[in-house]
Amino acid sequence: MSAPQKSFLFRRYISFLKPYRSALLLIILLGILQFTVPLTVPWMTKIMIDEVLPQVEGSSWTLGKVLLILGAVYLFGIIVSFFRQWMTAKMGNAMVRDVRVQLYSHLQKMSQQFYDSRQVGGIISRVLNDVNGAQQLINGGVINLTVDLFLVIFAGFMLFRMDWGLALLALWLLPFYYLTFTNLNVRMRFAWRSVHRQMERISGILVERLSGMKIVQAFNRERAEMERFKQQVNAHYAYAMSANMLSNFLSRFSQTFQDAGGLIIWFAGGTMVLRGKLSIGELIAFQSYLAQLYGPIQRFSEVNMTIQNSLTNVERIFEVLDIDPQIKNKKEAIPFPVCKGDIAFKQVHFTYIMERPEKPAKENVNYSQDIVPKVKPPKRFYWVPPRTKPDLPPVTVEKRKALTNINLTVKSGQVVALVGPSGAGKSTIIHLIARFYDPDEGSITMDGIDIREYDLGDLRSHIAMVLQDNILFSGTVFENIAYGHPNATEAAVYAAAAAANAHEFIEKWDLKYETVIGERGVRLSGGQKQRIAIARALLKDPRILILDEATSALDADSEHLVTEALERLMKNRTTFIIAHRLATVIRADQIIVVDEGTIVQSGKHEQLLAEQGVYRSLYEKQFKAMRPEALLGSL
Ligand SMILES: Nc1ncnc2c1ncn2[C@@H]1O[C@H](COP(=O)(O)OP(=O)(O)OP(=O)(O)O)[C@@H](O)[C@H]1O
Repeated sequence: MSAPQKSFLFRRYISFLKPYRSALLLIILLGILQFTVPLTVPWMTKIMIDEVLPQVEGSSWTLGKVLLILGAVYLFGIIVSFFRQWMTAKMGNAMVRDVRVQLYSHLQKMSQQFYDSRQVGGIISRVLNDVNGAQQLINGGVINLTVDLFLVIFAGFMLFRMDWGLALLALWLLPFYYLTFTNLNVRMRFAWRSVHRQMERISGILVERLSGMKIVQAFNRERAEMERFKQQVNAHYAYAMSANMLSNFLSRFSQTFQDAGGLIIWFAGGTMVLRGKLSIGELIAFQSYLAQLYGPIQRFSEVNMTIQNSLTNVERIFEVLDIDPQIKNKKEAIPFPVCKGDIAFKQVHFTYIMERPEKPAKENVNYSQDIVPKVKPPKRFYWVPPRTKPDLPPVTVEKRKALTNINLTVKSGQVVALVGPSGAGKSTIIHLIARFYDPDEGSITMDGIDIREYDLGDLRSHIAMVLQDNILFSGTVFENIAYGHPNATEAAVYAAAAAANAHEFIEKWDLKYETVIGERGVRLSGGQKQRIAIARALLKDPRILILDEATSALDADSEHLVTEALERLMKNRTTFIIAHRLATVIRADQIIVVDEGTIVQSGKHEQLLAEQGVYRSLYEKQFKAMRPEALLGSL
């Protein structure tokens, strides 16, 4: 734990407020103006009781006059409150919007390794729950504390001015309150960390299970999933209750000190009154200033729960913002506007690195990946509020070597078929080309220059991918095809769809290109999805094409249409294709046979078939079994 972190965290968060500095000042000013009402009303009441109602001779006050002033004061209070609340909401929401934008923009820069190690739901929980929680720091009465601080200073000053001996007597309990606060608060903060981490786990499982509901239902796992969910939310409940309990204790301690302070003053001040050393009026005034001093302290104890809760949300936002994207532009990145399409791998080695939540140190029989272990502060007495940097949940790092010494030279316009058994490393090779990961050793060059030297955006602008499980987003077919090229003309989109053999089936739909597809719309068949993905890639018109051929068999017609579309797409581009069909393999300029992370053979079909190697056995087991009509159709 490093010392300056807590204030640093708060200061960093507050820095999001910078653009709204003047609004914040105005809110505080309006807060001070709001005091006009509680200050004026008792005074007007006194005038009413002492002068108006007894109809004191010579008084210039009349009932109408007093009511008019009171009415004006109330109206002023209403207007000030309205604007204050409006400004607070405006500032809070604007700030939350800015934090979310920054977080999302950062998430888009994160490398695949970041996503490999995390559940999508967990990340969503940071962008939604934690940012919402962080907003409470602004909304939850925290701004009022600034105003309250003025009140405390004013009341403290008045108490000491009236009778410093009595003031000391009233306030000697405050250091005890401070120490209670310091020690309970750190526990509360840790308790909130457990709450938020558990929420992240819930969110992770929830998103996974909701998107895989078909499997849950098909395997009759509803009851078991319900149990798991209940355990998760029960753990969340228990952590939230313990955070609330600590906060409750703290508030009650503050109340106890306040009541005790009042009692002490009644006793000491009362004795002084009895002995004639203090007037009754002075004692009453002293008590009311004391109440003004304790009031904000009590309010702070109540708001503190929100503050600690929100600060742990803020921590979690910065946890993400502080992760440096691993794949990023070099400072002097080379622009790469035109790409020829020559690619070479030189002695490339690659290892996947995965971070997994670590099991608690003590072997806990009840340990489950669904429930985060409770986090607690180190057991000791705290004289000052500790500035804790949140300990990140412990992780174990798993490494899996996926590629060893890959050497490969591909000339512009060539088609390279990657073949090999499952898990051999074919997908890993194509991921490296698009810089989803960087090699541990060796280099990948494009047009003779290491791809890490290029501007990442420029590099990826030359690459298009059509994968097995093509992701289409909620939106119209048109938007999906034009995803990489949002300004594409209608004619260009239609042409891409036609070349991808998709135009015909799209035209059959009532809304044609305006049909909504994806999660909220029409579900597409495997073949249709692929053809739309091909159209999307065609429209991008890339120099380099990365294809992962579908393993799942399409019916003969669809397969023919997809193959035809792919061939149009591959024309005049450097293509890497993870091939599962003999037709593709035979046509390739180079066949690369990958096995256990290394290239074991390379060459043309006949040449490889003649060798006694992995290719031959793959051919025997996989390719030969292909339907002859599909093969003929695509040749
Ligand atoms: N994101 C990842 N994190 C960790 N390990 C991974 C990751 N992706 C793949 N691997 C591992 O790397 C190895 C190579 O996987 P890869 O996906 O490249 O194989 P593949 O040849 O494409 O297999 P398939 O034909 O079954 O898709 C495998 O052992 C796999 O378990």
